[in-house]
Amino acid sequence: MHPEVVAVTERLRERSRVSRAAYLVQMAQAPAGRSGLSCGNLAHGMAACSAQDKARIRMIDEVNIGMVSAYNDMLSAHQPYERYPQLLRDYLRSIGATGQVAGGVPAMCDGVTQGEPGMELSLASRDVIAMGTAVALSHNMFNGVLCFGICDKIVPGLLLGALRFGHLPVVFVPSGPMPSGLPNSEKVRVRQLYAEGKVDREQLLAAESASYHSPGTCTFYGTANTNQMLLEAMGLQLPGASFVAPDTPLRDALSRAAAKAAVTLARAGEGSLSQVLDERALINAVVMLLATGGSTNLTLHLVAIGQAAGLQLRWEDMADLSRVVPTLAHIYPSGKADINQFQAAGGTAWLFRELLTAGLLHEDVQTVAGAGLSRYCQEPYLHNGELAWRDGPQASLDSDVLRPVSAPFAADGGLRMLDGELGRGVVKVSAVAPEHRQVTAPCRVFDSQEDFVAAFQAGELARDLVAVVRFQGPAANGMPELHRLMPYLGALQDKGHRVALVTDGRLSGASGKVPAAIHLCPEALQGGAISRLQDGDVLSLDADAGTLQVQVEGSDWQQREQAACPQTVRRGWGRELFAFMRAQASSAELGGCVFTAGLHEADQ
Ligand SMILES: O=C(O)[C@H](O)[C@@H](O)[C@H](O)[C@H](O)COP(=O)(O)O
Ligand code: SF4
Repeated sequence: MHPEVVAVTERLRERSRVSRAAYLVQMAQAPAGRSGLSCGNLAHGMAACSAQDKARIRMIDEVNIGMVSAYNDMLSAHQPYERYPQLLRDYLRSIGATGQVAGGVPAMCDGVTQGEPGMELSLASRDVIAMGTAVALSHNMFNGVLCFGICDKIVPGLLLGALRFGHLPVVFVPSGPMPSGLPNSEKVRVRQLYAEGKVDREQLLAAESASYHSPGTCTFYGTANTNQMLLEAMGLQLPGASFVAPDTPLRDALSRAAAKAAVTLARAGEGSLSQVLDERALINAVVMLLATGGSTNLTLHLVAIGQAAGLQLRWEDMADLSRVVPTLAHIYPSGKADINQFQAAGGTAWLFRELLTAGLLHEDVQTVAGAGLSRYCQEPYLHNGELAWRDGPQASLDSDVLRPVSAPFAADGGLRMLDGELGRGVVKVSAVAPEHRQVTAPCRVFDSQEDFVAAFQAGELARDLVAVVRFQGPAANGMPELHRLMPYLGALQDKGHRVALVTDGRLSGASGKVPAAIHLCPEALQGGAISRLQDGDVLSLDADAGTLQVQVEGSDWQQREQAACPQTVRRGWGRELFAFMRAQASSAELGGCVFTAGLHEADQ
């Protein structure tokens, strides 16, 4: 094992000693399941079942699997889940078990709400999904869990909720990426032309619809596909299951195998979620995030997930690992290839082999596929119609997409952690061309995305520019993604201006190209130094070095007033229902979560 990976893991284990012990004690005291229910409870729980299923559910030692589903027609990635309950209920019956939908959880498509007020509910929806998962599993009818979820906040939310039932085995069941459509770089080119008024709405819609065109996950390497990669790294999804196309025989075989895995683990009393997701699994997720240039949103979600498991992960852990984990994959926005081309180039099987061989991943872990992460060096296929696994390719099949540890795209991971006058934040380096990573320019300060767009459209921004967009943190407006600003900033960059974004908000996993210092803590609404910036202040962002400096005289800077938040009341699109969550959310550095702080403080 690489000494730095060992050291960071040990530091995490030590930092988490009390909270992890408290978590494991709670999991050991978990409810007994169906045997603890009254006859009335049980009768209600199986009232709608067939006689055959009722007979089996009554047998307390038989396995009943609870399915938590994030199906809806809004997310192309989740639309295939519509038929999963029936498919897997029938399969579970065929192997002597039963399955019930324990509950549904909401799921937001960030692509539909991107740039809209609805995006202000996005981060909070993760915590709502966590609570919905707890509501589903609180029926206490189950010996194991299947989670149907892929996208941005849904996997983190399902995991946050399921971790409170960590005494059960939990297997995530993906649906797979849609076939490749219009290349992402072409889609972005048309968007920039539209932002500049050079193509009309009809042409833009044609490009967008050629990119997003059928059921399945969007094929850029955003938060959804990063979630998939990290679920495998944590051993919570079957090996190589992530990027197999939806609605295909192999996909269905993998979904059945996930159900079988949950039953096998439940029958053996092994592989509970609390055993699988330990500090090694969490560190494996961080390593995979870094090696693949994954979504910056996972710097929020992994911290929250860790806390729900009693593990106190910090940004400094990610920063320290980023210095030793090489970037092995270039998938859009960090490269031109999409997730289908990644899989064709060698995919997860090759990536796991490279990272395990280099000692960058913990191999000695529990997974839903059994002990040891080496299983994930294999890829699934159908042999005479039956699901089988074989070793992945011995070498990358496309060095523009996947490179070995011996010759990586970059010697370190794609993430930098900032710590300076404007607080602490995150910079994703891997998606920014080297020539654009240093920007020193006067800033222009905006308190909303709309103000930024208006200034661009008024022609006020055509210069070297650090765009500061503040009051975008969890407490201010729910920390929406500011991805809609990218076409405008990209157009300025393409014109030769040196541009950067500085914000206490966040970006999409699909955001790239423009250097951005994001997740700044403390946020403006809570007195963060970003609230003291004024138009014309010169800021210097060095994404490579991970530094963000304010070139303002010290005395002047200290005497600066904090700007007041222009709009503290967020109404419409249901935002008023989430006011209490904005008031309780932790800082971005602690995951921007409403319930993780103090989850495992020792009982008073
Ligand atoms: O974090 C993410 O990966 C994004 O939230 C992603 O899920 C979102 O849908 C993108 O905004 C879509 O990309 P476009 O908006 O560029 O289509
Ligand atoms: S990847 Fe993003 S845009 Fe695509 S379905 Fe998921 S949430 Fe929606």
